[in-house]
Amino acid sequence: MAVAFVPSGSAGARRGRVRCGNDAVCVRRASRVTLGSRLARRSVVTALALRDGDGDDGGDAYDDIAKSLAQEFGVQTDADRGAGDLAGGVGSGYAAGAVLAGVPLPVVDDVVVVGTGKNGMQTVTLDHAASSQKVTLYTFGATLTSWTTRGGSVEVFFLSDVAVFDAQKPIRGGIPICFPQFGPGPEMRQHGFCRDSQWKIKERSVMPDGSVACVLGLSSADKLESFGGWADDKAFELEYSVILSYAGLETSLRVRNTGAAPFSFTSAFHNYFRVSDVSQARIYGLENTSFVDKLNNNEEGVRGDDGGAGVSIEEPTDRMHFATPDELAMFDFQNLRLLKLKKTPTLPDATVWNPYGADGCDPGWRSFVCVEPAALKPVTIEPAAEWLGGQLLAVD
Ligand SMILES: O=P(O)(O)OC[C@H]1O[C@@H](O)[C@H](O)[C@@H](O)[C@@H]1O
Repeated sequence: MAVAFVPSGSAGARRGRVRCGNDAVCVRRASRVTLGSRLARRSVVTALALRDGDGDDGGDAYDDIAKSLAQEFGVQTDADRGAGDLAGGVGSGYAAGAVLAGVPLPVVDDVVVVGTGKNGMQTVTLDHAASSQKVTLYTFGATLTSWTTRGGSVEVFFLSDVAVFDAQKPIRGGIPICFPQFGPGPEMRQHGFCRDSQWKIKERSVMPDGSVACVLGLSSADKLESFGGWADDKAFELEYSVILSYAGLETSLRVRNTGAAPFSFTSAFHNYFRVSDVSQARIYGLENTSFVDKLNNNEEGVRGDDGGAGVSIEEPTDRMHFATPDELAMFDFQNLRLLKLKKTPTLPDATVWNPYGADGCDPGWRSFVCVEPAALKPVTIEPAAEWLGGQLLAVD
């Protein structure tokens, strides 16, 4: 099965379905034509981003995730597509070429490698040699700590110099996962338990076009102390999949309710994007969205039309934007680097955070901007139902 993203303006993209809880159907508006959305749209939206896992070492979990993501995006799938029909994406042309040329696929043990990182903690590295990209993922917290492109010369993520690697505290940097709660709350510590729980490796795969993938799992059956009381009356299975391909980096979280009662959650991919300096970053796609300003008594506001100027950060910033477009972008004016982000409609919101030198904040605050695709309003999953949220990142 091949799965392709479709342009945001198409009928398919406006038809994201939320197969859980109360929100039966989520209708997305077409992106507005601003500098930001034009930049974001330029090459991400038609990228062939998901491949199935057939013919590799397993692939079942990945196949399911690919099918679910296809439904969430409202995209085409076709189990019988030949390599020559893979057209339609940035990477697909190369992929098709490679398949037609009979280039042998790498062996999964050589390219999705289980190893050790800081303080002997378990890591998985994904190596997409054909496009000179690499990813490092810690199984503690399922925290992706590094994504390099261009043979290691570009690092996309910020990892704090004072990050703690003790298998107890969340790792500061990369992509921590916020679940089952974004932010502080009554039931759970800040950002929930995913980022400080030990996950298991469920699957490592090489796709038919050479894309590399890893799926980590976490379940209530693991009975971890880190779940606190939250899991006492709930049963769940989580799958976190990370895929590296010509299209870029894709991460997705699947949440399945395996219990007898519904439960609710909020969630986010807490992306710490590395920037040359926070003053050089502009974020696009947030025009005309409503927001809550967490640093201003949770005051509500609307981000007006900025004529394509984008959001710049000039003070401590912590805003939750609601019902944002599925495509966002960030441009770094110093190194002329464009980061494009496409998210599933199941992650309708986005947070922008930078502490900007506030007391006690990370000493590296100048070097990151967090742009976090999120479901900030509670999502409810009925028994036996599931939810899937994903993002695709690409850099120019
Ligand atoms: O320090 P933590 O728990 O990793 O959280 C960092 C920040 O994460 C952001 O997502 C929140 O919007 C901020 O409010 C929070 O301060």
